[in-house]
Amino acid sequence: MTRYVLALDQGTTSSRAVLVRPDTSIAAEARQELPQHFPASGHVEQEPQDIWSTTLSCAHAALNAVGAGPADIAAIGITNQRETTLVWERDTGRVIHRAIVWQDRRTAPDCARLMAEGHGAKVSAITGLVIDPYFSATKIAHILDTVPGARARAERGELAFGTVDTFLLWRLTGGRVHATDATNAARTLLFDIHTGQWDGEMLALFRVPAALLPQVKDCAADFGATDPDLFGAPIPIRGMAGDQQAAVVGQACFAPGMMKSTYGTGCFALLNTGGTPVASRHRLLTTIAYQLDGRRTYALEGAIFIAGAAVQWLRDGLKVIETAADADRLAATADAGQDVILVPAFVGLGAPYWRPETRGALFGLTRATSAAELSRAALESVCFQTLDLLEAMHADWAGFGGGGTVLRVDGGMAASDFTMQRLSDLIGAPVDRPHVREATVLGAAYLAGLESGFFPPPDVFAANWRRERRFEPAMEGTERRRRIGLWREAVGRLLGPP
Ligand SMILES: Nc1ncnc2c1ncn2[C@@H]1O[C@H](COP(=O)(O)OP(=O)(O)O)[C@@H](O)[C@H]1O
Ligand SMILES: O=P(O)(O)OC[C@H](O)CO
Repeated sequence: MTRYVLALDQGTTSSRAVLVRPDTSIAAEARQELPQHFPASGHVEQEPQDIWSTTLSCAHAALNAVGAGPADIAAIGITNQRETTLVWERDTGRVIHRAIVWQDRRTAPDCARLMAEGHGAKVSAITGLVIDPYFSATKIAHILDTVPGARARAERGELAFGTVDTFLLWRLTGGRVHATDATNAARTLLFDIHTGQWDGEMLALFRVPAALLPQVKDCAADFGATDPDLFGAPIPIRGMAGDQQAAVVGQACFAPGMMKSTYGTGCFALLNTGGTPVASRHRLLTTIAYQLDGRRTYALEGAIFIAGAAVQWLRDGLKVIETAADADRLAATADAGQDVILVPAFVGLGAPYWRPETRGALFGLTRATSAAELSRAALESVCFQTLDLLEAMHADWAGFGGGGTVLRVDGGMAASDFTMQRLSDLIGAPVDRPHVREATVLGAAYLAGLESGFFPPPDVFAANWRRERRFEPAMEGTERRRRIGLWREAVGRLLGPP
């Protein structure tokens, strides 16, 4: 009898493996940080071997923690940091360039040129995305253009491209399966989100040979089985989704109008819009929330590049706090008379601004400014950015907010009570934090265990979702408007005239 589903969550700052029981409780968990490399301004890379070895060792550690073997595992579900781009040799599996991470901005000039040539509207219509270095396509072209001989080899079919899900699947199956799922494919700028196919016109525009591409499957599907050498016997792989889409599933946002916001390194708010893709007029992304039985459910997405990363900057860069939790504690003691505002555009600004060249700024500093006001500014910046996204979503889709907006939150930074209260204050709506804050992991597990009946059907799963705490708006209206005005002014000063 299988006892667990094994969820593998390969995130930007850490890899995780979690064993989930049929009642969705967590039996064991292992986590390892992995380094990011910043070789030049705006460049962010990772070693492919770190991505693989941390994932594999976490999987072993989770199994060992409860003495489980392959026979105990019903299936594996993979979820991952999205867009991060790898290209490897099909015959040896050798990766030909370090992974170019989603935050990397090196292809900003290529994107600016494509925009200037007038391709923006067409690209959005087909892919639901904007032309920005964030997505995989220009990263792939960069690798093919800078690694000697790579483009010719790609055209000959000798190389394979994958986002992190595909790379892990390739390694887990011993190089037998080259596949991805619709949610990850939808983040490449190469995928038609309406037809669910790679798009020839986009491949030509971004100069990506079709021979590089993986097969695209549903999120709950047969992705093969692990190489027997890895765990002693094969384990079926049955689930796959990008981490933000997995969190939509884990938070049971199955009905149109429901939304979740995940606060990890970055922040990603996804609003379920049902079976119809909603085109944004406010520079949000249209993406696939999940694809089951060939049917796509769409979402409007707002992507913020710096959320928990601002706390990491306080800890590792400025060294004004020792642990992430210190920021929470200090922010609560900040001087109410100081209006310190951080615009954390460390790697440019994402939605709804999409300004890859912009860099961050702090406003309102005085001699009295201390770590407390900096902490409040860092935490509050995440709330202001979420507010920007929600306002764009309201403007884009009449189906949103009809029954009153409630935001379901998860991710590491959702642990911060200060941030969640301030978020509710600033968006003027309730913020619900679930018992299971590991929504990404839960979603990946759920997808993997769905077909085999290991988990209940979606309606039962949704009914089992439990709130740990609700944060209600408590800030006085005048103060709320004043603070939002300070944020808007700060962003305006940074961006200059439109
Ligand atoms: N108590 C806290 N207060 C504020 N931020 C926190 C807290 N705990 C964790 N974080 C932030 O959450 C992030 C980690 O969240 P996680 O979901 O693990 O991220 P990822 O999946 O991107 O690796 C880190 O950037 C960290 O700074
Ligand atoms: O690793 P996370 O959790 O910050 O998520 C990264 C996103 O998937 C990037 O689009």
